[in-house]
Parts: sequence; C-alpha cells; structure tokens
Amino acid sequence: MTTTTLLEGTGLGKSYGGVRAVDGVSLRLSAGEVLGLIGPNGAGKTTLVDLLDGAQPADRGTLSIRGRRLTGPPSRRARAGLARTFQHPHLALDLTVRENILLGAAAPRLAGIGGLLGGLAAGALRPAGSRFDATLRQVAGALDLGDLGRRCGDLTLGEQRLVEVARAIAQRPSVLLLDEPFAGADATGVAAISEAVRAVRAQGHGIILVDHNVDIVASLVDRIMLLRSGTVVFDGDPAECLASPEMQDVYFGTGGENVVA
Ligand SMILES: Nc1ncnc2c1ncn2[C@@H]1O[C@H](COP(=O)(O)OP(=O)(O)OP(=O)(O)O)[C@@H](O)[C@H]1O
Repeated sequence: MTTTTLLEGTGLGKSYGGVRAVDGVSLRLSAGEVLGLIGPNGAGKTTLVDLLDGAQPADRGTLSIRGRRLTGPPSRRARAGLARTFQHPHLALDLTVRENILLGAAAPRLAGIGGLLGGLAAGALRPAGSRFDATLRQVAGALDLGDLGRRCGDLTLGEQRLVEVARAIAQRPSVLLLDEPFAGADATGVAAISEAVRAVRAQGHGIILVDHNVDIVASLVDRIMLLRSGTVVFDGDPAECLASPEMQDVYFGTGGENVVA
C-alpha cells in the first residue's frame, strides 16, 4: 500500500538565546495518520508546532506540505492546508461560538487579522445557506457545542478548547495541529475531541496531537514521537514507546526535564 506524505520536515531547529528548544527534528506525517508528540515540560513540543505553522520562524531546516515547500506566516500556511489550535486558546472572546467557527472556515481566504476583521465587516461571515453553514452544523454537531450564540468569553476553558478545535476543523485542513486539546476538558470534552480526531483521520487528513495525557494520546495515535530537550528520542509504535527504556528514562530517570504536568 502506498502512503501519501502530507507533511515533511527535515532538520528543524530553533534556539531561544542559549536554549535549543528544537534541535534538528525531522518528521513525516502521512495521509490518514495521527502522530502523537509527547515529552516533559520544556521538551520543545509547542516550539515544534510553532515551527510547523509559522508562528515562529525556524533557524534551520526545511518543511513541505504535499511535496511543496512550506514557508511564511501562519496565514500563508493556512492557505496551504495547515490549521492549529493553541495551548492557550486564541479565540475572539467577544464573538459568539458561531462567529469564531466561521472565522476559522473563512481564515484561509482572509489573510491575517486585518483580512479577518475586514471579512467580518464585509459580511463574509454571514453566509446564510452557503457551504459555511453546512460546515458549521457538521463541526458544531460533532463536537456537541450546544448553543452557538454564546459569547466565547462566557465559556469555560474546556468549552473554549472545543470551540478552537471546531474552528480549526472548519478550515478543512489537510494537516491539523492540536496543541494540548485535552487540557481542562472534562470527560465529555475528551470524548468529543477524541471522536473529532478519529473523524478527521477517517477523511484521510493528517493530525499531530500534542498532549501530556500519555494514555489518551496512545489510544488515539498511529505513531508517537517522544521529545526530550528538543530532540527526538523515540519515534514509533505507541505501545512500544510506552514500554521503551527511553520513555522510562525521560519521565522517571534522572537528569531529565520536569516530570509530566
Ligand atoms: N518564546 C520563548 N522565549 C524563550 N524561550 C522559550 C520560548 N518558547 C519556548 N522557550 C523555551 O524553549 C524550551 C522548549 O519550550 P516548549 O514550550 O516548546 O516546550 P514544551 O515541550 O511545549 O513544554 P510544555 O509541555 O511545558 O508546554 C523551554 O526551555 C522553553 O523555556
């Protein structure tokens, strides 16, 4: 069986002052694959996601999506098929759930915050009867978001995470980057996000899932990359990763970063 490579990074690196946050990481994500990214606090997981979506420029390394070089700011990468969620949700808190999700659906067409605000003012997010409404109903229904007219600032952190996942999925990305989507989510939220991950995967898209809950990650992913001090120390089968000496060493050995949060 041939697999289509969606995302490929080679020798990615990023330093902050003297700290090598990401130190020569190479990765490959195939169509219909969920890749788990785990590691203790400070291992470089979020920085790696930042390098993938362009939130931070890489010091070195190359990145491609569907065989095409992927460069530039997040807005350009969104148009190329990448969407992400953040460790701390980046929602427009004064807007409703519906408006935030529709912003996501429109994001690849509307470059940058200026474009998004312009699109909002121009009515791009009032597409009654358009495919946006179909997207909205589909995504919101799958994630069980409840009343879409609620202001996002009035939601719990767990609910905000669900909205952010919905917004990212509404972009219909070929690669979805989820940074700690389960943090602060209750059991219902965990189940909803897990279901969304399976649905996106079943559509042949790729997902990179970062989370500290190793058991949930292992139950959802096809492969795990274990990071330590910015480098990959294990890349392979989830069950093998959990049982590996590298895993023991990273989380329970001496000389590592902080223990898992
Ligand atoms: N903007 C920044 N400026 C300076 N140092 C940073 C910055 N972002 C990350 N770092 C440092 O880079 C290293 C990797 O951090 P990163 O947040 O990527 O790790 P992480 O694995 O996502 O950790 P956590 O699980 O706690 O979120 C850490 O030493 C961190 O202090």
